[in-house]
Formats: sequence, structure tokens, C-alpha cells
Amino acid sequence: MPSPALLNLDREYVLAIHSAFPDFEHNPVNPNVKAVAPVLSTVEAAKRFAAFTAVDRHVLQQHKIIGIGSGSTVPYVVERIVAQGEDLNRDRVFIPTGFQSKELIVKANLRLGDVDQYPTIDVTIDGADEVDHDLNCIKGGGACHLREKVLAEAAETWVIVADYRKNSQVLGTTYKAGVPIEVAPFAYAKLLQNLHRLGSPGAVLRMAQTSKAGPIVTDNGNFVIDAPFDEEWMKEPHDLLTKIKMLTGVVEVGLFCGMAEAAYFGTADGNVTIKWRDGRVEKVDVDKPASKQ
Ligand SMILES: O=C(CO)[C@H](O)[C@H](O)COP(=O)(O)O
Repeated sequence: MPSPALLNLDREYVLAIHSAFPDFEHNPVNPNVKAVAPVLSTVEAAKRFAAFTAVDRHVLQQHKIIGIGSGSTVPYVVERIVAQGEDLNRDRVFIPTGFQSKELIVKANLRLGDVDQYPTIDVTIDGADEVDHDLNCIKGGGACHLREKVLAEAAETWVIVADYRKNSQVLGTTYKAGVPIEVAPFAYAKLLQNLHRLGSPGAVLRMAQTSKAGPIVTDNGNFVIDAPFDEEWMKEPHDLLTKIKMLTGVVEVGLFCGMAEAAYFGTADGNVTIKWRDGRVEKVDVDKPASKQ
């Protein structure tokens, strides 16, 4: 396993990046360092610390089948797994949640598998768009939530990695785009009507932002609807999930309820907060060796 010192090296690296941006006024990673970072670097550092800590705790020597999620935090998961060394990774198979994670696995020279070959996965690590006090999540900002949910369900242990902006009490507080819903393309208009009637008048078909006219198409050839619901709905995400899933034409809903073992949030001050399934909240100082936490 990698030594905790790798995290320290990483911290130095982050601070070195920060010193390249002398024009900013506040450096939340280390207020004693005068040269400071743009917010984006703080967020990236937070993602990285969360990913590294989660890999160190959950991707263990005995784990051979590993699910790799989607999003901008997951490359750091792969980076940390690669740092565990060829000896450990030689006997492992990595299962992707979509095109992006497949590319990450292949480019890192890790062995690729699929969930139809490995319906039981030792551990899956994935990102999230928002996580509530009970570890319910909104996922699907990257339109991968169908495969992500299959890999979450297949996993003995499902772990979330994210930066501090995703840590909420109630879903929908910070992620305002709505609940991502993957739908059969021919059914989208009827589904929009049904979602408007159910309680999401703002539900819309997700359109491509650049280089493509029309809606985005998922890795499975489907469309995505984003359906914002008000706080009363979002306080009971499992009820909402059940109602949406019953609508004909829905393939999968980006509400993941009662699935996560733990959520790792990189914090703005360069540390990590872990929320566990049993309600415990743990603070990890990434500069201290694990034995001294
Ligand atoms: O659910 C997802 C994709 O469908 C991603 O995991 C989610 O969007 C988080 O991504 P990021 O780490 O970039 O914030």
C-alpha cells in the first residue's frame, strides 16, 4: 500500500500550484502561504484529497474487482490506485461506469472488465453531484447514472468522493439543475408532461451545450430529463425516486438512496471530512499518518 507520505507530497504539489497565482487574496489551503490560489485550484485539491483518502481506506490488497465511477473527481481515484503499484494492480479487474471511466482505465494500463462478467464488485468509488445528511445522492450530472447505479448495486462497498461543495443537508440545496432522469427517447414528451404534473413544472430535456444540435444522448443511447423538485419533495428522496421510477419510459433516476457506505469530502482547508452510513462524521488531517488520526 502507498505510504501516507504520498499525501504529504501531494499537499506540497498543491501549494506549489498555489504559488503560481500570486494575485488572489485568500488561500484557504494554507493561510500562512502568501502566494494564493484561484478557487478552482482549491476545489481540485479538495477532490484530490478526498479521492486519495478514499482509495487508501477502501481499495485494499484483497480487492480484485473494482468499480470506477464518472466525473471530474474520479481521475484522482485512478491516479491513487495506479500509485498502489503494478504488483497489486496486475491481478485486478476494473469496471467502468461509462465512456470516460473506460478511457481512464485503459490509459492507465489497468485491466478492463464489464459488469456482465463481474456482477459482484468488491468496491466501487464514484463522484456525486450532491450528498445529503443520510448519504442519499443526486447523480447524473454527467448522464452516467444508469451504469453508475448498476455498479453501486453490484458493489459490496460503494463509496462517494467529492469536494466540500457537494456536502448538504437536503438534496437540491446546491445542485439546482434537478433530478437527472434517463429516459427512452421516444417517450420524452409524455414523460415531461407527467413530470410537470407530478410536481416538477421546470422539468426539461437536457440539451447538448456545444458541437451538437439537439438533446444529449447517454452512453446507452437514451435521453436525459432534468427535473427540479421543491424542498418538501427532496427531503424524502426515496419516496420521490419510487414515484419517478414508476413513470413509463423512465430507464433510471439519478437519486441514489441508502447505497453509500461513506462519503469523502475534500474540504477547503485541505483536509477531508468523512460521513459514514451510521451517522458518524470523521475529520481526517491529511498531513498526519493514519495511525495518529
Ligand atoms: O454522477 C455523475 C455523472 O453521471 C458524476 O459522478 C457526478 O456528476 C460528479 O461529478 P464531479 O466529480 O465532476 O463533480
